[in-house]
Parts: sequence; C-alpha cells; structure tokens
Amino acid sequence: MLELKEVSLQLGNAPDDQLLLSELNIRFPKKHFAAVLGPSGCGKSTLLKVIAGLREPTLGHVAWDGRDLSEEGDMDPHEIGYVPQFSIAYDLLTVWESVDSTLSLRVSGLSRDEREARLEQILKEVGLDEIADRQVRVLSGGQKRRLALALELVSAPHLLLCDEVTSGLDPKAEDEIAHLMHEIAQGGNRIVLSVTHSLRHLALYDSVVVLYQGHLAYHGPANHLFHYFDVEKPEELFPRLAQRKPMDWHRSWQKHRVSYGLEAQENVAEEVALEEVSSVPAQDENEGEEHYARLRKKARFDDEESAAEKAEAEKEKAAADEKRELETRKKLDYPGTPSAMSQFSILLARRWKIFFRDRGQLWLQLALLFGFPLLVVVFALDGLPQIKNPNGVFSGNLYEQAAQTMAQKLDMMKTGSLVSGLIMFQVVLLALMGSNNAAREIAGERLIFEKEKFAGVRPSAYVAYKAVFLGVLVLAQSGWMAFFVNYVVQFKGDAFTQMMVLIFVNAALTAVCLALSSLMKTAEQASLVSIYLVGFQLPLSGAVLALPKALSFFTQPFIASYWGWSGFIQTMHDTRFYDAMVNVSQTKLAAADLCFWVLMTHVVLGLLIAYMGCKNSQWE
Ligand SMILES: Nc1ncnc2c1ncn2[C@@H]1O[C@H](COP(=O)(O)OP(=O)(O)OP(=O)(O)O)[C@@H](O)[C@H]1O
Repeated sequence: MLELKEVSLQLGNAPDDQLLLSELNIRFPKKHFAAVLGPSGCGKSTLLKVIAGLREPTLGHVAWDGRDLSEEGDMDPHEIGYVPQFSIAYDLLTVWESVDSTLSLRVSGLSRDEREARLEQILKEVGLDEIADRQVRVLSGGQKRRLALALELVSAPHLLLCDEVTSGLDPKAEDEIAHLMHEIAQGGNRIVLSVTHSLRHLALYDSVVVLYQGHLAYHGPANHLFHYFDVEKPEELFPRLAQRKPMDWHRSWQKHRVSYGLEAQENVAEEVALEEVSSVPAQDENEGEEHYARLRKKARFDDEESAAEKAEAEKEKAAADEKRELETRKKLDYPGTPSAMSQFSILLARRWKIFFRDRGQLWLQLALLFGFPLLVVVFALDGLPQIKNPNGVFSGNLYEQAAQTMAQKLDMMKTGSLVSGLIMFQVVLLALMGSNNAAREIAGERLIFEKEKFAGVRPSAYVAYKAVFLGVLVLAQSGWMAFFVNYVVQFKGDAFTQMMVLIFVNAALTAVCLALSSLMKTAEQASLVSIYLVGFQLPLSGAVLALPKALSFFTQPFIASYWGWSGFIQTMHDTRFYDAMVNVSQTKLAAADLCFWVLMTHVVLGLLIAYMGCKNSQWE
C-alpha cells in the first residue's frame, strides 16, 4: 500500500510562497493502476517526484507498506521504477544492449543464461522482442516508451511511476502503451501510477487522481468521475475544474470522498453504479450522499453471494501472483545491487561501445589527435635548423667574430621565442582537446545519469569510469603530441618529462572541464564555459604578455597552461635556449616540481568537484 498523508510542498518558507502540493491524502492499494490527471502545471510531475523521493515534502509524509519513507529512508532502488518524461536510453545502443546494461547495472548475481532469459522475457512483455537489435535512435515514439518501461521492469519494481508516457503519441500507440501499463500493473503485484493528459482510457484505470493547482480534487473510480464533476464528456472536465477555486474543490472532496472515493467502490458493485448513476452534481451534497447510500445498500443485498465468490477468487489469484512475484524477486532482489566495481566496468564498456559507434565524435577525435601536432610542426618548420643545432662556429677577424656573436644572440633570441611559442602552442592545443574531451561528458547525458543514479548507480563508479575513459584519451592525445612534435622538432631536454608535463596539462583541463560539466545544467552551457576557460589560458599564462603582479597573483594558480608551459621550459634548463626563453617572456617561471604539483592538484580537485556535482541531484 502506498499512502500519502497530509503531503504539502511549498517552494519557499514565506507564507505566500507558491504551494505546489497541498494537504494531499491519497492511498493506493497493491495491484493498482491509477491515472493522475489535471491541467498543465497543476503538480502532477511534482507529485510523482515526491513519491519517488526526488523532492522532500514540506509537510506530511509518504508511507510504503506502513513504512514512513521520510523517517525510515526512501524505497530501495529496485523497489521503485520511475519513467520520466525525457528519453532515458542512449541513441547508439540497440534495444537489447540498453536493457542489458540497465539490468547489469541494477541487478547482480545473475548468470549469463539467467540474464538472457530475463531480457527475453522483458522484451516480450513490452513487445520489443522482434526489434531487439534495432538502435534506439531509429525507434518510433511508441517503441521508445516501451523501451523506457522495459528498462524499469528489469528489477521487477513494486511501484512504477510513469510521467506522461503516452504524451505525443498517435492514438493507436497511446492505446497500446496504456494497455501495456495496465498489464504491467496486473501482471506483477504492483502499483502503477501514470501521469497523463489523456482521458481516453479511463476504463483501464482502477482509480483516477485529479489535481487542481496542487489540491486534490478527486481520487476515486473512473466511472464516478464524470458524475462527481457533473460533466458528460471528458473534454468538459478541465474547464469544469476552472469554474471553482482549488480550495473549494479540495473542501468538496473532503466532504464527498467517502461516497465517491475508493472506499465507495468497495461497497458499490460497478455495474449497479454504472447503471444507476444519474446526474447528481457534486454541489447537491445531501442529494448525492443519499443517492449513493441507496446504491450501496442495494448492491450489498443483491450481490452478497457473488461478492463473496469474487473475493475468494481474487484472494486466490493474489496469492498466486504473490508466489510468482516472490520467485522472480528471489532472483532479482536478493542478489542486490552490483558493487561499485562492477558498475564501473559495465559503464566503461558501454562508453567505449558508444564512442566507437559515434562516427562524428570519432572523426573529430582523430582529426584533433593527428591534426594538432601537425599544426605545431608546421609553425616550427622555419626555425628547425636553429632548434636542432644552436651552436655556431665563429671564424674571421675579431670584428667579424663580434658581428657573428651579435647575430647569433639575435638568432638565439628568435629561436628561444620560437621554442617558447611552440611549447605554449602545444599546451594550449592540449587544453583545447581537454575541454573538447570533457565539457559535454556529463552535462550531455545528465538526465540519463540522474535516472541511473536513482536506479542505484553510484556516483563514485560513474566519475571513476569517466576518469578512466577520459584518461585514455588524454594519454593518446598528449603522448602522440609529445612524441610526434619532439621527433620532428627535436627539442633539447628530457623528452620523457616533457611528455609528462603535456599529459598533466591535458589531464588538468579535462578534469576541470569534467567538473564544469557536472555542475552545468546543459551541455551547451558546459561547452561555452569550457571554451572561455581555454580562451583565457593564453593571455593569462603570461607567456605572451607579462601580467600585472596583482592580477597574476590571483589568476596564475588556476591557469594550467602557465604551469604546463613553465614546467616544459624547466626541462630545458641546461640548454642554451633557456635564458633566451626566460628573457623573451618576462614572466617568472615556476620550479618544475611545483608545476607538477599544481597540475596534479587541478586534476584531483577537478575530479572531486565532478564527484560532488554528480552526487547533487539535477532533475530540474
Ligand atoms: N523547482 C521549481 N521552482 C519553481 N517552480 C516549480 C518548480 N518545480 C515545479 N514548479 C512549478 O510547479 C508547478 C507544477 O509543476 P509540475 O511539473 O508538477 O506540473 P504538471 O502538472 O506535471 O505539468 P505538465 O502537465 O505541464 O507537465 C508548475 O507551475 C511549475 O512551474
């Protein structure tokens, strides 16, 4: 039994702040399919979120089987399924892969055969078994809704919350999905709540909840609905609601709930009600009450015998359902949620699959990987002989030798400037790659992640897999950049340390952009902020123009390219370019060790913030 007791939700603390839900008292028995209806913005989705534990009620509480969820903790992820309004599957995975990865992420301990049998059964149940190998991106709207339901069925939840699962579908697809939800409610011993705008399938629902501006205007059998609101056609319901104040509907329902609510259904045989319900408007309170009292009495005497038989049959069926449910649960619940390590490897394998299937992203990565180092080399071509062999041999008389020394110093200045510029160029390009790697990584799939987190995926497993996936990209990008550029240009100094510096710069920007990605609401926002961050790397590094001291004191710690550039130049400390590079830039270089420490701090802080960003909920 799901029970809402005096549930209210207010946006702020002030008395006149918007009230999204007001003193809701609703009970749903097991094996129940209920519709949540109401005009747009009346609080239907908010109600589902409160039940799901995604939003805390300001007052009142939600209880499941007598357990107060606000005091004794939310339901376990496997107990509850939530189908949100947005798509929760990756376009590039097939139907089978989507359900398979969700099952693996949510339920542990199944053998390969058991998993396959379970997958086949679920896909059959939702009618997707014929198109199991089709990619999500080519599914129709109705098929996507079926898939969303399939993803929730993997853990056989006791409570399934569906937020506008039928909206935007053509009438045939809408019919099919509504029937499917009905079957899901009947087949398992579960409660299915469906938020909907559609009044087309009222006969399918065991009960209908009508909300009006956060107030409960009705919760009872569908066949009493029109009578209660004194309307004849479904389309008259919402205009009818608008004729009274939300509080009046609330009060009216308080008065009539015993006559019209689910309690009334228990007493009044459905056929009698359907047959005899005449137009008794809700406002004619006394007449309405008497009418229903008469109906209840008649129904009790007429159907006493058949009601007893019916109750017996229902009891038997419920026991059989319970047994079947228990058997499924033995397999699905008790093994528990997979460990963080298993979730990590499932998520990582899935990410690589999507990465290699996303042709656009793959080509872009390859273009950056090979194109950027080539670009650096092109800029180095003119100065290559000097970089490779800076030592000239002087000849001639003293005057000529002095002129040669002067010319060599000028050359050295130019070469030093070129080398410093090439180092900064590499650093900035790697910063750009870092931002391209990570900016969309979390924000671009935030709602899918929120959904998976709700279903039991740990933020630690999620951030760890992102770190490893992006780490591989960083190693490939920085490793190849360092190797290729050094091979052609032949920088002096320790090549390995230079490669490490480049890896750390890329990793620092990748981690920081991942953190931004976890904090931003949309992928576009995250990309924009990350691009600004990269754009400021060059001017604020001090490599081109020396910064005012006061400014550099505040900005330098955050500018990874300064530390990368500085650290790289320090590897050439013993070469003849060093002084030239230092003189050209006029910016004080940091010690090599310090550069590594600061870059490492960027990486660690970036990942830490990404973790905290992922822990925070971002459903809105
Ligand atoms: N975090 C929030 N801040 C401000 N207003 C909010 C917030 N969450 C919900 N609301 C407001 O609460 C009201 C109810 O929103 P909700 O999404 O529950 O409505 P709904 O009945 O599901 O609407 P629809 O049928 O259009 O999806 C709306 O007016 C919405 O703007």
